[in-house]
Amino acid sequence: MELVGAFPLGDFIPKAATTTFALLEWTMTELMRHPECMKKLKDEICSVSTHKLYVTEQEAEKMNYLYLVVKEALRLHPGVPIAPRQLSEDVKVHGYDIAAGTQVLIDIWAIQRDSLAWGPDAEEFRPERHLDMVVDFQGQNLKFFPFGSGRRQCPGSGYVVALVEVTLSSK
Ligand code: HEM
Repeated sequence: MELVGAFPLGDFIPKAATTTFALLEWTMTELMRHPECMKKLKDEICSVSTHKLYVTEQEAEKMNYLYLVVKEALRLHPGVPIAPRQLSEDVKVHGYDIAAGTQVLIDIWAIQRDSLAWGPDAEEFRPERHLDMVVDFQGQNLKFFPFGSGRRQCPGSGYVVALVEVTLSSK
């Protein structure tokens, strides 16, 4: 099924700053709920960073566990939970005919918590699950695409991940 063209985004896509703060808050929430992850992350920050109060972007890039933590927070709490699209041609999906021009909503939130894709612990915050998965933020794998996929995917993803990583790991 080829999906092209988005709706006018205004009504659907929350503001960039809101989604970024939401990601920061959800990541901190999950770390408080999971002290073992918090400890692992603190150990990594102390072992990599040479500064006392802040972490540089170059240092954050070396923190592998930090990356897994942010990825897992984006899996469970995608700031933009649905991606709107309009069908460019008639398609049949699971026996249903859908006409060209139909507007559809792709439920990123539900897909990223689907136990068929993520296993029985899909609802659990477990950053280590991403160790076995070579899936980045580019929307190539449709079980993990917090920044959307294709031509209309989020142009702010690199900035957001760097910003959240540096903010989270600094005092
Ligand atoms: C955690 C933070 C963010 C999340 C989860 C997020 C997610 C998304 C998603 C899912 C889309 C729709 C993609 C699609 O339809 O395939 C989108 C679109 C967009 N995002 Fe973000 N975003 C975030 C932050 C930002 C930031 C910080 C900026 C700008 C600096 C930004 C700029 C945009 C723009 C301009 C679009 C529309 C792209 C287009 O329609 O061609 N986003 N974002």
